[in-house]
Amino acid sequence: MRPVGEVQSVLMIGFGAIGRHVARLLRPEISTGRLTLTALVRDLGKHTEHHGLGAELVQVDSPEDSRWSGLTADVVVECAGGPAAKSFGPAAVAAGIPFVLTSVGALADQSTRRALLAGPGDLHVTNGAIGGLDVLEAAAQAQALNEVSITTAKAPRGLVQPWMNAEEIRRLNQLTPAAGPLTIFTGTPAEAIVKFPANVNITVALAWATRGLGFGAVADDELMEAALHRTGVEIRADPRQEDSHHEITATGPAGEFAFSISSTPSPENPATSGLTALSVARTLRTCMAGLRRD
Ligand SMILES: NC(=O)C1=CN([C@@H]2O[C@H](COP(=O)(O)OP(=O)(O)OC[C@H]3O[C@@H](n4cnc5c(N)ncnc54)[C@H](O)[C@@H]3O)[C@@H](O)[C@H]2O)C=CC1
Ligand SMILES: O=C([O-])CC(=O)C(=O)O
Repeated sequence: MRPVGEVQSVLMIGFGAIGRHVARLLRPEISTGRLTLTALVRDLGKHTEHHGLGAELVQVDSPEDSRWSGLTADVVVECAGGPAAKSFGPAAVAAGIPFVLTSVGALADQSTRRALLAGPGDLHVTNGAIGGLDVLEAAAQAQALNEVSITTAKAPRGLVQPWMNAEEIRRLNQLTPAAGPLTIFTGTPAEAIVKFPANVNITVALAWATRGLGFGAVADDELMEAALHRTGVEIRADPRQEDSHHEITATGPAGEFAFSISSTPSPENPATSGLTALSVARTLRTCMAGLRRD
């Protein structure tokens, strides 16, 4: 991999629900020739119906694949999940290419976090399925937040995990609207992302935004470690829930803040908020504006 500089080219890792939604959102740039989009997929055969979205699809498994080193891009964006973020992210950053992280939970893993912060490529953490983070980041940088917490409520079927036993899965699947929401986890983002890797990237994004003011990668790393253990997380399975619902609260000398986000699910993945792709497209556009040399 090497950076190109002037050409607005985006390399996307993964072309699932979020990746395809982002491609549709970038249509204004793609259709006017201002942007080229290449998406890395693991199996081209599974994407025969996805060629009309303006992306060139390339089969590459990992950064160890020889085809990876032949690729060029101005920005790499990950839309593929934690394992892909942990392998492709450090490779892009080490090659000096800005990297947009969607599977923000990867930042909970210390060695990945250090690699992503090591540069020379810049790390861009998308807000994903939540918002209000500019306010909380501002307050946290002034050391004016004491408590930060997030409660996430989703339809039960999207919360089933491979480690759950048969009884836990049955309980989730048989929840009725009359029973109301069931709290299935309370703890920290550090614990939550291990148990629910594709459901609570937002809790790690909240920790990242409220880590406080660090000067340099070492400080950012240490502040993030503390934030991952300080932020409160509650996950609820709510059978009345069609949308994904997130409640963020924060208090401190800066004031009291509350954000309530109900996002229409992704049309292709009911467990993912549709807002995620919108946020990723915005983060990408911010990166590209920074790269433009006109
Ligand atoms: N920050 C946020 O708010 C959110 C983040 N996410 C993250 O985004 C990820 C993707 O979400 P969806 O698009 O809904 O999932 P999805 O399952 O629809 O799509 C993921 C795609 O990536 C592909 N993939 C996986 N590893 C790959 C690799 N090494 N190379 C190329 N392709 C690879 C899969 O085959 C699949 O097609 C989730 O796993 C989660 O980590 C999801 C929701 C919200
Ligand atoms: O899409 C959402 O509502 C949140 C999500 O899955 C995540 O943060 O991983």
